[in-house]
Amino acid sequence: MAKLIFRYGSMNASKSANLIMDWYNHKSNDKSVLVFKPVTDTRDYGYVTSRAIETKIPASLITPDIEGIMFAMTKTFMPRIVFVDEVQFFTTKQIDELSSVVDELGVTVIAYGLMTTFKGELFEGSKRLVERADVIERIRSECTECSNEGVMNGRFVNGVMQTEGKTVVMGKEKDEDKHIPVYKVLCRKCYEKEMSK
Ligand SMILES: Nc1ncnc2c1ncn2[C@@H]1O[C@H](COP(=O)(O)OP(=O)(O)O)[C@@H](O)[C@H]1O
Ligand SMILES: Cc1cn([C@H]2C[C@H](O)[C@@H](COP(=O)(O)O)O2)c(=O)[nH]c1=O
Repeated sequence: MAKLIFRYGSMNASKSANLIMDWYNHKSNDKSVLVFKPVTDTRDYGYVTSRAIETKIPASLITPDIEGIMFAMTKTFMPRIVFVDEVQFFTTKQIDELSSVVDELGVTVIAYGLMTTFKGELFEGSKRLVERADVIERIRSECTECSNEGVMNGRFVNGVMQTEGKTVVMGKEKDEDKHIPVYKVLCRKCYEKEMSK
């Protein structure tokens, strides 16, 4: 039976690496796949890129203004699996479209993404997935400051953790350009410690 699967984790949890490994596995078994990504991710545009395994694979970029495009493409190509990366940036409507891919076309969708924003609140796409997914799996990661589970994504500008700002701001891992925020994976305790500074 086809399923809607949500695999979530913090930043740097190797979500894209997992997607790419799954993709290779299906490809090498001669199974057709489609890969979708929201256009919102301006870091890597039309590729799913993993920094962990230094590999990238092409993906179809999806804009919110063309409704039904993922459903139409899946109906045309009828792949065995549909992969989605950065699924947190999809709208509620787009997640419902992915549900229709599963329920009406019988194609399994495996979607990777973040659960929460830098404020610790659910992203729109992730919220809908929590409400609708058949399977929700966590990809684990460690806090960058201690050995606790990394569950928060802190956004830092000039070393200061941000508590206000736009939901979507592309990030980077190192602090060489002062205008681009750095994201840090933190446990709840270290996140609260930064909040109280
Ligand atoms: N040059 C690099 N820049 C950033 N991360 C790197 C680099 N080399 C290896 N990594 C590791 O890659 C991992 C991120 O892998 P990736 O598949 O891109 O994760 P995600 O999709 O969850 O952000 C991190 O654990 C990070 O430590
Ligand atoms: C927490 C948070 C993240 N983002 C951005 C930052 C990155 O560009 C992507 C996530 O990439 P990854 O593959 O998980 O490393 O999302 C954002 O825009 N807003 C946020 O609150």
